[in-house]
Amino acid sequence: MKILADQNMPLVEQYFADFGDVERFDGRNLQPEQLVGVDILLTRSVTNVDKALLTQADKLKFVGTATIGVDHIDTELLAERNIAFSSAPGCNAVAVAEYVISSLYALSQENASSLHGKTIGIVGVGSIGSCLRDKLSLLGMNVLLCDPPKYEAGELAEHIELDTLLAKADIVTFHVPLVKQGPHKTLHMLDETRLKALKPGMTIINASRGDVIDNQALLALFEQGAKLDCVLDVWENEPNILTPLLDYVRYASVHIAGHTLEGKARGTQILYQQVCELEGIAALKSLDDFLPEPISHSVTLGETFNLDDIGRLVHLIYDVRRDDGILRSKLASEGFDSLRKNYPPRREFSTLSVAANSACEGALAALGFRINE
Ligand SMILES: NC(=O)c1ccc[n+]([C@@H]2O[C@H](COP(=O)([O-])OP(=O)(O)OC[C@H]3O[C@@H](n4cnc5c(N)ncnc54)[C@H](O)[C@@H]3O)[C@@H](O)[C@H]2O)c1
Ligand SMILES: O=C(O)[C@H](O)[C@H](O)COP(=O)(O)O
Repeated sequence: MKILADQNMPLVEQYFADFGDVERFDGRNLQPEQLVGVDILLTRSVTNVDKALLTQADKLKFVGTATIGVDHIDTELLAERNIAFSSAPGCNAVAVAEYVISSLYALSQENASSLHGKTIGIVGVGSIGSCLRDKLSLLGMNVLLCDPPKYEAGELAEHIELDTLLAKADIVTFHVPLVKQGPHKTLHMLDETRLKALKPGMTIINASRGDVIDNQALLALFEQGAKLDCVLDVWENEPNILTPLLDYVRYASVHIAGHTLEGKARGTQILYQQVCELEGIAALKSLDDFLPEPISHSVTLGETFNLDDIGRLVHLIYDVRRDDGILRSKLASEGFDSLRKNYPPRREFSTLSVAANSACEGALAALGFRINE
């Protein structure tokens, strides 16, 4: 079998070599002729898999994207052509939730304001949104949820409309797929009108897709003096982002919210499991076979460590300001895609085992740290 995989997808050789020859491609520049004779195509979010790309795909039987988002894939076309497809649902949900939590603690430190008692609105309550809901509720935040598709399907008990959520929340974080049309369209769901209605001092976090916020309208609002704390991991028109926005955004990153080693590796593993199923063989390889040792294993917290100190522990594992610094210092010289490709290793909270006092144990466990018995 011939397997064609994005050059930035980790562990493909380790997982797939038993199936056949693995060749790599540049995700933004895959050409139709490269698909001649290919059985399995493994992509990330930067490759549009559409009619034009598949014109010469004569043997393709499986397309996999090691991502949660599928807005770059024409799934109807794949179904029509009887090509099996899988994304990697949930693969980096924990990583994105940890990106948001790291941002919240960084803002709370820099603004000298506690997260306790703050109201956060989560827009999109799927894998990421529900993971965040569970963690933030245990940190003493009031959580509001907005997810019309889930609510209408009877899968979500609480739900408030987006405009009500925006009016009530101190912080709003977006975790929706990019949907370009229809009743639950998310393209520019934060448009000029909604942006203008935001209360001064609000925090807006977008780690979903750049097009969910109208970036030009956001820039215009900032230029008119709006006071918002904005955290952007995703941008309209990546990799050619609207750089003047950087002057106003508190933390900015190059679409890496999901890029923990675990999150990326889980994406490859899920596709491996799908291909094993397609081929009718047992999936024997697992993530633990491949992940490196974390740089720190365990920490013992003193009796005086309290809930207000949790941010320091979060930032020991991941501080979003590292990634903000990388973007600001290197975007002009290296470019957006190169910064993504060379993203420094980042681990998840679960790599740290914590001996904690009883006052903090519950909150730390909820955040995902391992608690020493
Ligand atoms: N920045 C990153 O690195 C990164 C990483 C992973 C995922 N993402 C993005 O985040 C998105 C969400 O990921 P997920 O795993 O939670 O997906 P998911 O499919 O599990 O959940 C998405 C939720 O959004 C809801 N939704 C759809 N339209 C909506 C609307 N108009 N208003 C409110 N809710 C709506 C859906 O009903 C669903 O519950 C992905 O589609 C992807 O685009 C970004
Ligand atoms: O949808 C996703 O899973 C994320 O946006 C994903 O982390 C994007 O990263 P990429 O595939 O471009 O490396």
